Amino acid sequence: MEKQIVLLPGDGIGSEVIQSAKQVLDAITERFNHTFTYHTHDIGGVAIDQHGTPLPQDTVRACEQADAVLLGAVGGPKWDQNPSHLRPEKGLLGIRKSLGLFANLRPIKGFPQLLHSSPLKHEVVDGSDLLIVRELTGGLYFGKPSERSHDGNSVVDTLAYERSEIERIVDNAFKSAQLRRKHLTSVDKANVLESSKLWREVVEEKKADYPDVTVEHQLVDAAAMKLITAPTDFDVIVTENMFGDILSDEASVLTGSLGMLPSASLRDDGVGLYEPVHGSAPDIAGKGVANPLAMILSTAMMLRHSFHLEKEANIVEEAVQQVLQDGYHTGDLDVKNGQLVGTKEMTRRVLEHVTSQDATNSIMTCYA
Ligand SMILES: NC(=O)c1ccc[n+]([C@@H]2O[C@H](COP(=O)([O-])OP(=O)(O)OC[C@H]3O[C@@H](n4cnc5c(N)ncnc54)[C@H](O)[C@@H]3O)[C@@H](O)[C@H]2O)c1
Ligand SMILES: CC(C)[C@H](C(=O)O)[C@@H](O)C(=O)O
Ligand SMILES: [Mg+2]
Repeated sequence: MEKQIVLLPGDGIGSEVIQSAKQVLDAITERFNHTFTYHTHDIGGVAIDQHGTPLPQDTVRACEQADAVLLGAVGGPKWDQNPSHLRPEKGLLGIRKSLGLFANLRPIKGFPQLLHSSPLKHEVVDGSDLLIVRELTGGLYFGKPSERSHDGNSVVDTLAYERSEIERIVDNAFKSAQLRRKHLTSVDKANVLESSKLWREVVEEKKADYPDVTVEHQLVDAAAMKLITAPTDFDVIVTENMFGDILSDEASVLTGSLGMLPSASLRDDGVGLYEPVHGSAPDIAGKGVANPLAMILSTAMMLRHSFHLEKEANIVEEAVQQVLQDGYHTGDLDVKNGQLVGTKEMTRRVLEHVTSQDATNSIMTCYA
């Protein structure tokens, strides 16, 4: 199989973990005789420094022409005081929007080997396996107006949704639920927000099209509490952009670390951008200690969702599981009697399994 892949390392640990992803892909191409061609482009803070903009046209064009995009992370203190249009995060939002990647899948699976890494009780975390389907191109992040008054004392952000935008993400979540345990929790703030009332209305209307899926509505404040007190009650969560952002970082606690959470940002034709849920982690950037597993698991999602290489995706996920089984962990994970390793050594351990083992089951099932 021949594929064109754009790599967007970005900032901080982004450039460290994307190296791990590339090495894993190299091992896969060698083993299965695929030809993946890489095109590296700037985004975020490095793009501001190099080109004066967080999202150069050249980067957008390359992503539009690619079969898939892998992104590390953007942002960092160096650019925190920049005006809004010159913030690294604008580059990330811009590429999601310009590629039309409205469906962000964030699978959260507690690996059994990491049960002790979570600050939550084992019996609460054990068996957690949920998928957050986050709407990614609407809501507060993109609503207009979003500005500050001339005197600096008034601000406005707008939470706007079209019915069609809600319909397509809700359809996507119902379909994911059909391929999993067939339970959908729609999270909103319908006791206060107009946007949430329409959201709930759409979910209620769509229910009839998916009679095999049970549906529940939860208010976001209660959902935030239940996510860490009864995580195994959840199968698929569908929610708007900002609620999904917050809940997914919270859910990472179930897995032991934010460094374990992969994601896929998709549109309906399978084009996708794959990135870890975590950010550029300025506190550990450049030290060689970042956990590369979220990025590696995102690469597995790319193999599955954009290239339909199910076996290869399973092998990568199984390799991650195996490495954890062997007791290797980076500093963000607390593993009893384990062996602490850095980014490169962790990646090397994953590669050993990618080149040698076979696997048949998906560990991070989202949908087929
Ligand atoms: N997708 C993205 O590019 C993305 C996502 C979130 C935040 N950000 C940006 O990243 C910058 C830093 O944000 P933040 O500190 O709030 O969030 P962060 O996710 O970068 O870090 C939060 C904490 O988790 C740790 N952490 C995150 N990923 C890790 C990994 N792979 N291995 C080990 N530890 C890891 C960090 O060290 C830090 O203590 C900000 O500029 C923010 O806007 C970018
Ligand atoms: C960096 C930021 C714009 C981004 C978001 O809020 O979407 C990040 O937190 C994420 O979760 O991907
Ligand atoms: Mg986030």
